Amino acid sequence: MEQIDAHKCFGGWQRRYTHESKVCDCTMTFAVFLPPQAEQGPVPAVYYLSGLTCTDENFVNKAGAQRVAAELGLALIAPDTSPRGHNLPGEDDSYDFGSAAGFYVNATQPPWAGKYNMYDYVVEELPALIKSEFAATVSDKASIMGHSMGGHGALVIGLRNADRYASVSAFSPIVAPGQVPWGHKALGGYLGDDRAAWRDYDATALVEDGKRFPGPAPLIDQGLDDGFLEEQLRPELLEDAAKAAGIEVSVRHQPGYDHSYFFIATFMEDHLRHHGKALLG
Ligand SMILES: N[C@@H](CCC(=O)N[C@@H](CSC=O)C(=O)NCC(=O)O)C(=O)O
Repeated sequence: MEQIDAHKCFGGWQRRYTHESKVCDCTMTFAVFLPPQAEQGPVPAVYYLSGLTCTDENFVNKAGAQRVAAELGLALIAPDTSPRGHNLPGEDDSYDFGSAAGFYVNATQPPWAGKYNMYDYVVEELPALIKSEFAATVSDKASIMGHSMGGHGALVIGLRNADRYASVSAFSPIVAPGQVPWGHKALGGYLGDDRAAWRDYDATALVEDGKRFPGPAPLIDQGLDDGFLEEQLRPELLEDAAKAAGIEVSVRHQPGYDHSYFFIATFMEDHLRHHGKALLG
């Protein structure tokens, strides 16, 4: 692991690293914010999964999360959104597939299989690296959140790993990739045409299939002026599935807000306090 950037921030440190990833078969980049409390001993972590077109840097530079994380004593861990540099055919042809669009799945289809394994990267490899390299500053306790494609990733990873995360939240998530164009393209490309295989990466289908969120009801914020709301995000599909399953999901419909980091920054404090309560009591 190599540190490639570091800035003191709200009494803590915003750092950036590269490392060799086995599961993605390439060099990966991620960011870590360590609050001042980490100097006294390990603090819990909140993982943030970004959306289409992002790197680890969008969240770090635009979400405004560090001030509250420093107040609460939470580490923030932001991975990249896909493997990089494989030069696979079609990898850089569109914003919603390939580079910066890993969709937090383990690909089974050539040429993506064996490389586009962002699910295993986020759930297994990155936490193992954090455990080995940050043992003095970051504890095993973790929560997860994300935006759009990353909101989908956070909901799916939380539902499939309820024992590993204390809480889940999302900003404008793709709640049912099996039912929207972004998801059809990504899940079809990475997993193939058998839609049964898509259900493992679809929060709405996972709830229908009996999976349950860890901790408190997941907090979801959705801007009502979001240009992707009706075609790609469709939060009502998860709300309906949760209602049918008899589980609580806290979806807040925010008038006037769009899909941007201005929206995310507005409600970031609420999300960090949601996770802080679950992680710190
Ligand atoms: N075609 C658009 C879409 C890009 C976009 O809106 N990306 C969002 C995430 S969308 C779902 O995953 C984003 O977070 N962008 C980065 C940012 O800093 O705002 C385009 O290419 O503009």
